Amino acid sequence: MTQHTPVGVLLVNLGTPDAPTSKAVRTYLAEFLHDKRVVDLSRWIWCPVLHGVILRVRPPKVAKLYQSIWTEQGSPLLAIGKQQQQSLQQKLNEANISASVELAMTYGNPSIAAGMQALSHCKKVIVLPLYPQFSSATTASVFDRVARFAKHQWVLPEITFVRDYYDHPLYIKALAESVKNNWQTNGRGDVLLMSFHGIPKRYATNGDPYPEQCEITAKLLAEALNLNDSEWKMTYQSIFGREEWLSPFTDKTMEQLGNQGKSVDVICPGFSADCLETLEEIEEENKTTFLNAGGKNFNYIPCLNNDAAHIDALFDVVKAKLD
Ligand SMILES: C=CC1=C(C)c2cc3[nH]c(cc4nc(cc5[nH]c(cc1n2)c(C)c5CCC(=O)O)C(CCC(=O)O)=C4C)c(C)c3C=C
Ligand SMILES: [Fe+2]
Ligand SMILES: [Fe+2]
Repeated sequence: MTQHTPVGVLLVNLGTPDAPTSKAVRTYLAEFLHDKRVVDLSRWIWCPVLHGVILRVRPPKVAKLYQSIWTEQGSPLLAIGKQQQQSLQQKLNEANISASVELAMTYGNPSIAAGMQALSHCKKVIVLPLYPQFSSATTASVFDRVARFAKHQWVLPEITFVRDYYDHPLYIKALAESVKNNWQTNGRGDVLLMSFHGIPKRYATNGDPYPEQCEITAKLLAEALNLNDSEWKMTYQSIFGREEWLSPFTDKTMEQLGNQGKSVDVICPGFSADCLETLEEIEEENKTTFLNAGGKNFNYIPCLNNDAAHIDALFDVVKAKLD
């Protein structure tokens, strides 16, 4: 039953296919890769490449990768998102804050329009993109979709956006606790590798603050763990297309560390939930690269997901927007 609370919270993550099939992946990629925030090339150049090559070749390949991480609850990104929604709702209830939390995805389902509609009884809506570091390719796309929804409404709530939380003390604390807990259970490697999703270098040159924010997150986490410079590295993963992306690359660094016979702990601080890019690309592909190169021990530290410390951080981010 809909609760008529004065405040709504819309948690938003990237999106994921409805099923691990070629057809569903094609539908998802078509929506995602048509967004100019994600690929900003002229449509005259991009659409022939997208329709003629990418949407024919990529879906069957990527569907197989999704099959390797799919769960009984569906795509990990969506299943974890639902847990985060429930936990944040519970935390707000416990704090006697009358607010309704909805989960939405920028691409695919549940859509931002459906989430905003479900919160249409609210006087105020706090939109919280689940990206700690701002990027035009991710956070700004959420803003675009909310604005697109608003364009068709007679009545609007007060809408507040969270731009980023890359240096929020509770976010850094949650990451540090997660690493320490993992070390206690699995032992500690020689190097902590912090891998962030990449973007084309040109986006950063044009003013996207994403790399600076990633660097600050990484430094704050290293400081919280008392690591010296030789004990940690930050890299960028998930390169797509032919132009130059942010570096150093995760896979190349993994190969170098493997060549040196090191053991490595890997964390992906920019992902608030485990997904294809962490569970398949890091925990499967990069692990293989590292071990094949001669690496000793590979330990993947899961994303903050539904950790209590993560929900505490999200709660604090929301609370700051309530006053
Ligand atoms: C085409 C360019 C891409 C940019 C720029 C980009 C930026 C970016 N993405 C995330 C987070 C996620 N990306 C995910 C999947 C994914 N990303 C791209 C491309 C770009 N991302 C593609 C084509 C895909 C789909 C898979 C594939 O075909 O390889 C996901 C995982 C979704 C899931 O279902 O699990 C996330 C999360 C960030 C944070 C970011 C820039 C900061
Ligand atoms: Fe097109
Ligand atoms: Fe991506």
